[in-house]
Amino acid sequence: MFKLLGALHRSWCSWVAGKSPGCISRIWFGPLPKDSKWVKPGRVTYIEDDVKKTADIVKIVDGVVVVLFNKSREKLIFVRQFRGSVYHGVCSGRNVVMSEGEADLQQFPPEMGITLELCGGAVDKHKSLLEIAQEEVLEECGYQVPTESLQHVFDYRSGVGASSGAMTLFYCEVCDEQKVASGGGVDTEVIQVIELPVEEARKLVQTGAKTNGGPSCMMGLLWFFLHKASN
Ligand SMILES: Nc1ncnc2c1ncn2[C@@H]1O[C@H](COP(=O)(O)OP(=O)(O)O[C@H]2O[C@H](CO)[C@@H](O)[C@H](O)[C@H]2O)[C@@H](O)[C@H]1O
Repeated sequence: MFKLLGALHRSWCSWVAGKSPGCISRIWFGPLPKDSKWVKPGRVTYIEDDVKKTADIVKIVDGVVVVLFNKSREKLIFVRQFRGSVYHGVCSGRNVVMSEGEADLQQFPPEMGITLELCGGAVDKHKSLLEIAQEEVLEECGYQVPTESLQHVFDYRSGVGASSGAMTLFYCEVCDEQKVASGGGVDTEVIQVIELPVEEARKLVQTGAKTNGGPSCMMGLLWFFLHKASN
């Protein structure tokens, strides 16, 4: 299977263009520096029924996620990108020890860490959630939308076992006229924009297709099919 994935990786690297996921030539693992801007590990201790208990936790950055629907072409919009956390999780399996050193890209091709996700991003600036969602729609997917077109769907928490980021899900309908850029992210971000017909996207939740994209993507899609395309 890994040989097949390796071949897929090579062919995938040869057909991507522009800001499609880039060719990853090396991956290695190491411990978390204390000054990480993105995650902060810690321990919560509490007494429950007179028993002292602990929870080892990771504080992560809160996020926004947008179910983006292009009404002009009846397509749902997704982003594809390499996620180090997913890559590490997939190739380390159930091993709870943090892997260290060089990853074997033949055995574990980089596309094992590629996700299909809804547009979204970190709440890492002093802006409203609506403004952050609006920015992500433009930066990642290339659509210029007014904040009024972002419908707040619900708030939830991502992962409750060890991390618990506050997430906010929005729904936004766009049309072709609002596509002002190709998207693909900013700075060194390498994000591929994928537009799927509704019925193709429905298969992702019907069959539980593995998108690596995490529960936010599945939950956003389930909401869409329940409230916007229920037949
Ligand atoms: N863990 C990480 N390590 C190093 N650099 C990182 C990083 N997370 C983000 N970045 C950097 O920040 C840039 C912008 O990220 P985004 O705003 O798109 O958030 P992202 O969805 O990646 O993850 C963020 O937003 C999601 C919600 O979508 C949160 O759940 C998640 O904790 C948060 O990191 C990335 O290109 C990367 O350079």
